Amino acid sequence: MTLAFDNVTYTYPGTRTGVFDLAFRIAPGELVALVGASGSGKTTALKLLAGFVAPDAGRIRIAGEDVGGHPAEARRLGVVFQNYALFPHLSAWENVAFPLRVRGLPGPVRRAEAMAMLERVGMGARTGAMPHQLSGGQQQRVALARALVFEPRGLLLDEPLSALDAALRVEMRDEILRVQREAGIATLLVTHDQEEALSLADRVAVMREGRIVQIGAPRELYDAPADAFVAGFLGQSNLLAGTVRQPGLVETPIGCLACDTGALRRGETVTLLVRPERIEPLREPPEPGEAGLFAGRLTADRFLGAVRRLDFAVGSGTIRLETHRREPILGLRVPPDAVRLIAG
Ligand SMILES: Nc1ncnc2c1ncn2[C@@H]1O[C@H](COP(=O)(O)OP(=O)(O)OP(=O)(O)O)[C@@H](O)[C@H]1O
Repeated sequence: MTLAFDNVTYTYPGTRTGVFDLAFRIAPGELVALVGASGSGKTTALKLLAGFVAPDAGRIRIAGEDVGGHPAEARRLGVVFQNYALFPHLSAWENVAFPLRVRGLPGPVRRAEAMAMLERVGMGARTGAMPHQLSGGQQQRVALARALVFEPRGLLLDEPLSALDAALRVEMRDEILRVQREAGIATLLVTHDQEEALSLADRVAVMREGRIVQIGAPRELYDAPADAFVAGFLGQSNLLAGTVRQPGLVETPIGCLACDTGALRRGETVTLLVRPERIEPLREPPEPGEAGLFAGRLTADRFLGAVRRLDFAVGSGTIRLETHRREPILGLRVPPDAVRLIAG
């Protein structure tokens, strides 16, 4: 079933903060991630969909129906929060069976369905365990099973993995995606973690001050961010202020860069985005004046395992590159097709 925000605005009483004119839909089986700085309105959007707060303007629709007047429990959405919120005095299967009890299903059916759902999330061997006997990742699986057991019309995930350690987070990402795909359910994920958003979501919406600045497929946002804010928010980026010198050539603090300047005219100012992994490391210092090649002074060299992240002082600017190479890097090349013009 489709979940939809139709031009939804909500401000907290007595304040000017909230969310403004949210307009997007989540198709059945689709996962949309909301990302943005702390306070940008992600959780507020989720609360509107869940029915914890009601819009001041616009409509929330589930499967086409305006659910504005429906209380949270009548919306039939599965919700998973960061802190699992399992009932401590109920075993894993009793936790999962709880929503079925609320809905009045008979005991044997509740038990059978809870067991089957725990099996699906990889917890078939621990159905009788109490929450305190389970690890964080296992508790989160139980919470996911509880959110899905009553065949909800949509799934809402609010920072579901942020309490887990890094390795478990990556494992649980795959798990969530598998279960969500199997259930074919429209899902809204709120996360701080850009890698989580990029790897899980069909579409990512970047929020800023209560508004969606850009929404699109992860690759689209990464490769063609609408502006410097989105570029800086998703992944590492070099943002260079530039002035068009002639068609195809922009002057920047690190020197002149060749790139597609489109319809821009000489003298116009632009912001250039160059992703660090698109810059080519050179093992030999370049000859002075060679176009697109730069010598620089290494100011930081961070070993991150799979890659090294290097900062170079070049001209009056700095530039960051990422490489898997281990040898000394004595210069860099900025290929013209690695440079993208964006709004400042
Ligand atoms: N109950 C409330 N009363 C008044 N203002 C609130 C309330 N809850 C949130 N806000 C404000 O609304 C704005 C959006 O908050 P929200 O919790 O949606 O942000 P968020 O993007 O989820 O942040 P975080 O990543 O820190 O959870 C913030 O400025 C916040 O201070």
